[in-house]
Amino acid sequence: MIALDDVLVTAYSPDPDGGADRVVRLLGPVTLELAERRIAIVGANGSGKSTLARLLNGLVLPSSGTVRVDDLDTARDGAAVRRRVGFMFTDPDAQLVMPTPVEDVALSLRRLPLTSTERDVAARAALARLGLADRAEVPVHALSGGQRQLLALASVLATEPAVLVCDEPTTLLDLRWRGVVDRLLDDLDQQVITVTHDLDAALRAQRVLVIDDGAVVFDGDPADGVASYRALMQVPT
Ligand SMILES: Nc1ncnc2c1ncn2[C@@H]1O[C@H](COP(=O)(O)OP(=O)(O)OP(=O)(O)O)[C@@H](O)[C@H]1O
Repeated sequence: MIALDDVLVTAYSPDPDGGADRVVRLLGPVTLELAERRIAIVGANGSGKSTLARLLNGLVLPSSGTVRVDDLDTARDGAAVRRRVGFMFTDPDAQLVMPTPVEDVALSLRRLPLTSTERDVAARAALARLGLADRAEVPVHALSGGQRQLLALASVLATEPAVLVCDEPTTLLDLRWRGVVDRLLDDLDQQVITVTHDLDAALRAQRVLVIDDGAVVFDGDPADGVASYRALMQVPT
């Protein structure tokens, strides 16, 4: 289980008047236990959703307080946390580093005790699962944005993390692939925590967190959470 205890995230921001940098609050203080298998995080642009998501695998560290993943502390045990908690970025280019899809997935498998042939077979199977079997050797830069997003998901799923954190996983996908990825995420055995602007996806979760101005302003039932978010955005239900 992931537990946040009195977590505050701050950053330094330049003073427009030319004075010393100011400390600004990005998130918190937040205390949460995240145990449900499907959790959605919704909120306005810039409200702090990605900051919260990135805390969960140690990509962002708390300025104060602690984030624990089972017995691990994200500030102390970063590498072990990231083996347990996979992260899929909104922008796939933030995580794709190899020239071809098959090499990129194989790279994410480098820590597993596999021969290079086994790694290649596993990488191709992961690509096939996301409909990319025939793209294995196509240069990553030649893939469409949606294909790169699918590749990023293939790479993170190949490592079989216990928890998957997705930051807007279907933003770049067309309707068909959005459906495929939604079903795939819904069917995973792992815990899946998703930042999303897709309110249908949020409604399928077991628990919804609504973030506003760096605070959790709603935490609970998805239908109520989506209604609360709509009210916050002044969008009629
Ligand atoms: N390192 C940083 N330094 C200063 N400000 C930051 C830093 N990281 C994030 N922010 C600011 O914190 C706020 C929250 O950012 P965050 O990316 O968590 O928002 P978000 O809810 O995910 O937004 P979106 O839906 O647009 O992706 C934003 O105003 C952002 O500009």
